[in-house]
Amino acid sequence: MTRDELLNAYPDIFVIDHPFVKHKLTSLRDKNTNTREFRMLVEELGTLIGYEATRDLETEDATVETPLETTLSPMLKGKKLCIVTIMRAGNGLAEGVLKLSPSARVGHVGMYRDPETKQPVEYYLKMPHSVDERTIIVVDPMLATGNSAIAAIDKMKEMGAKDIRFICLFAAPEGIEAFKKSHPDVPMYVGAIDRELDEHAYIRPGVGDAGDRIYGTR
Ligand SMILES: O=P(O)(O)OC[C@H]1O[C@H](OP(=O)(O)OP(=O)(O)O)[C@H](O)[C@@H]1O
Ligand SMILES: O=c1cc[nH]c(=O)[nH]1
Ligand SMILES: [Mg+2]
Repeated sequence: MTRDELLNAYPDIFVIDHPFVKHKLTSLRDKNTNTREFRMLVEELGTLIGYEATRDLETEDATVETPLETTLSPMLKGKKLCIVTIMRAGNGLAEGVLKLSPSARVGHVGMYRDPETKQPVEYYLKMPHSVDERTIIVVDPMLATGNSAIAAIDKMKEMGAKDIRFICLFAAPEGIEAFKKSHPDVPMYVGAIDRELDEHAYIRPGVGDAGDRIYGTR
């Protein structure tokens, strides 16, 4: 499916086309952006996209005493947040989302993509308790084939999660289609939908290997 067909077919795919987001995504694409800048930009984008991805969280009025009077004013209510990072590259994004809600719990799913099969290999899993009672925000900068995100969300659902949303910075149309076939109930908050996957299943034009660029490996 093309980008427009995907957006028409799935109204819960949100492309965050704010000028700050666009500008920072372009800086990430630049091969001359160094490790320090890359890591900072990923974190900033985590905050900006996380802000949109939590727009529908419920609030309720609380009584508060200002220096002048007592008033009712809204505060977050309801389910607790859990941010789930797909390591490694998700960690930088998770830090940015955590800025919005520093007391959120954090889950870690360690996965790397086998270069031959393009299937994710899981090497770590640690989640907080009561996953079923939380709003789960799964984060990974890259959605290429979609296999890693699909597998991570499979895990969340096996553990009882019911309220899940997904944030990424760059997505390939192929990955979005696969993701939505597997998890039609999970809204997606995306920085940019890129053109295609190449023969190594890298996103084009993309940013290259996000994990390597965040951590300066390779
Ligand atoms: O949609 P997919 O085809 O599954 O590809 C995307 C995955 O690949 C990257 O991780 P990578 O395997 O490079 O691990 P890393 O984060 O440790 O670099 C990226 O951060 C995603 O997790
Ligand atoms: O383009 C891609 C695809 C998978 N993982 C990345 O980091 N980049
Ligand atoms: Mg990588």
